[in-house]
Amino acid sequence: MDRQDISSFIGGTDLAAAPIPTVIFNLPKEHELRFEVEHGETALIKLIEGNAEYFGTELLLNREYKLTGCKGAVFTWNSCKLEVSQSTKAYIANETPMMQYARVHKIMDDIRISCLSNRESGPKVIIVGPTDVGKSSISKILLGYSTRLGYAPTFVDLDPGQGSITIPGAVCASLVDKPVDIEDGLTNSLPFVQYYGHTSLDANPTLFKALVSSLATSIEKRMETNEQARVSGVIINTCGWIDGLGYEILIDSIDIFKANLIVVMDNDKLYSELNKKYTGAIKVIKLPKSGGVYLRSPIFRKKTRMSKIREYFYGISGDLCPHFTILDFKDIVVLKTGGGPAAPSSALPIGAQSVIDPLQLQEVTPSTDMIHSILAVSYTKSKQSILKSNIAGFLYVTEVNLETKKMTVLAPCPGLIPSKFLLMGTLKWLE
Ligand SMILES: Nc1ncnc2c1ncn2[C@@H]1O[C@H](COP(=O)(O)OP(=O)(O)OP(=O)(O)O)[C@@H](O)[C@H]1O
Repeated sequence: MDRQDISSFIGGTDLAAAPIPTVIFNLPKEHELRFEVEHGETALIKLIEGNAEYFGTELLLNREYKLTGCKGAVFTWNSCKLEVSQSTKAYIANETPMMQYARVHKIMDDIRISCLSNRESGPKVIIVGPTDVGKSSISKILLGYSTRLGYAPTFVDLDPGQGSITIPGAVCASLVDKPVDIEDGLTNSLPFVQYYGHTSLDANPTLFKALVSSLATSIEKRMETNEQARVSGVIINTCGWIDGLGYEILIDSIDIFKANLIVVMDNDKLYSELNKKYTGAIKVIKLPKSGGVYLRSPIFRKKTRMSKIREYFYGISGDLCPHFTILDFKDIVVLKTGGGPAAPSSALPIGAQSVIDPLQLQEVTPSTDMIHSILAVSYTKSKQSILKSNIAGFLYVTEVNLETKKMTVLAPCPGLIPSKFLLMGTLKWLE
């Protein structure tokens, strides 16, 4: 690894008109430029020669990309020249696991070719491993390579702590037919969203599992009726909790989705356990973590979560215009899952503990405790099917007036909400 000297500096005395000073990086074949951009700062990156990709998405020649609050790498298979804003912390790395990652793509492609001649499903890849090993990054790379070949895989995000498809707290799936946008991420896709309402799996593991099952059923149905979806397959990203209950949830997810390719990132113990457990048609592969993967502090993660919610309402570059809407308590039904009343002990066998049903829906009376909460608006027309229904969008509660019995919410668009059923969890947006 070496940090390249500044090879070009553009400046001037007229500060208002001064172009942003840049640095040129020459990347030899199979090298990458790794960089980090703090929240509130912007990096400018332009490909001025050769070919390069950002987590599987090709950079257009001479197009300036603006990136904020992120850490990442631009990789080249051949060689390239990049122009980068001078203030960006960046260095060139010559050792990357990209060749091994590309082999996973090749295995996926072989599965696709073989399933063209039978009725089996295409690759169902699940990426597992501890936190900060590059699971999301390889998911994007595989999506990029698949779409560049004309496939449209379904991407499933089972990490409610991050929110790569929509806001954190959700579990979702989206059909991806073009590489992930370098600046905007996956925001342009039309996802199937279920609201878990929490950022941690241990808040209500039974609910999480129920939502994963519902998601898998919808995807399975789609794959049965849509040839392109069947052959293209599924790429599932998981969260980094791999011990105890986290491991159990992981196994459930692998089984529920009937994964046929398990990619274990950077963990020998998990690889050994899964390799022992899954044999036959299910392939288990171990991959190294890239030396570029950043360890994100809990503060950075929290900031990323909060900025994902801000992006949902205001857009990545602040170009969206959300609306304040007043909702009458009588026109809405706010529900939370897992707060159902405990079964009376007289109804339980002797010695059994009275427990709260984790899937029980409980109506929540609006109160000032709801301020700052993120509520999901369900498409459902009946309370019974709420846990299987798609989410239309999210509302942010800014005010609850107990005298007028009205609450003020921030909504992404004006007008009536599509259903009176709103789901609430523990997710709050604190700017
Ligand atoms: N080669 C690389 N160079 C620079 N940054 C990278 C590289 N690969 C990944 N990163 C960055 O490192 C961070 C962690 O990577 P990623 O999100 O893929 O890990 P993860 O395993 O999915 O994490 P978690 O499960 O904790 O959410 C991200 O900000 C990502 O953009």
